[in-house]
Amino acid sequence: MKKQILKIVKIGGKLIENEESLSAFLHDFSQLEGPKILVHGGGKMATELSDRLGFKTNMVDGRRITDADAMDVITMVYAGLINKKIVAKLQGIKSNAVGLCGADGKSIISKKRVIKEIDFGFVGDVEVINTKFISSLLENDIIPVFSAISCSNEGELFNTNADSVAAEIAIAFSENYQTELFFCFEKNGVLKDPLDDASVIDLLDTRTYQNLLNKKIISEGMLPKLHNCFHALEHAVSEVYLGGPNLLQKGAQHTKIIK
Ligand SMILES: Nc1ncnc2c1ncn2[C@@H]1O[C@H](COP(=O)(O)OP(=O)(O)O)[C@@H](O)[C@H]1O
Ligand SMILES: CC(=O)N[C@@H](CCC(=O)OP(=O)(O)O)C(=O)O
Repeated sequence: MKKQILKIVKIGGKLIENEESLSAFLHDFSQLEGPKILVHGGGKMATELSDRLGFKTNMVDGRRITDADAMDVITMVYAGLINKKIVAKLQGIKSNAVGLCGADGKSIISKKRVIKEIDFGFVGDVEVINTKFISSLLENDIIPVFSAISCSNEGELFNTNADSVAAEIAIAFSENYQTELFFCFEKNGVLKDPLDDASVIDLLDTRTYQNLLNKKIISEGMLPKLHNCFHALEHAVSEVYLGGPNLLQKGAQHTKIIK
């Protein structure tokens, strides 16, 4: 039997800040047919608030070193301000949504990220997605809206890269759905030349990806993003796209990730 399509859409932090572009994006998102899940970042806003509070931000390979102060800031910014704003805007355009972090309904369980030479602090890698709980929302036509915060089995909140959250949700649902994963960010796709916004690569396969990595053409937040794209394809996600704020519109320029 053919599986139903489930769309998982991730919106990056730089697109969230502008009210107009956020509203336009949410309008496109609400028009998508069938079950859908939204995951949002917010890294830029968290960094700005940290600056205002006098806390230094330290990113390593696109991931935030998250000490106790940073964890407080990101909980307020991701699970609070941004998440509630998005859910309210969706309600305003008659799309029923519920805002979640991984602790809610035990929806995203993670374990502290352990990398020998780097202590990331309160950063978690996803271990379990509670598809049963999330499905109960989808079955009731409620759109789950996830922030980039997960929860350990011991009840600790962890910061988890939003691209990883989206990819892990897509992977977990691939058993029961045909999953399509969309990453919306500042650029119209992966650039062959990071300084030339017109150099979007239409189709990106593993070989070209390795080539770009070797030449250091992929950097910062693009590192976890593309790692997650290929990780998702390797784990039964059907289709993966990267593009700009208009990605969900028909005919929008994008990069399609292929094996
Ligand atoms: N080859 C590349 N193609 C596109 N963007 C790149 C590339 N290399 C680095 N980048 C940078 O990575 C950014 C995307 O990562 P990030 O800011 O973490 O995304 P998000 O908006 O999803 O949080 C782009 O806006 C761009 O500045
Ligand atoms: C561990 C880690 O790095 N978490 C990310 C989560 C937010 C995020 O991914 O936001 P964008 O999608 O807007 O970059 C962070 O705190 O920046």
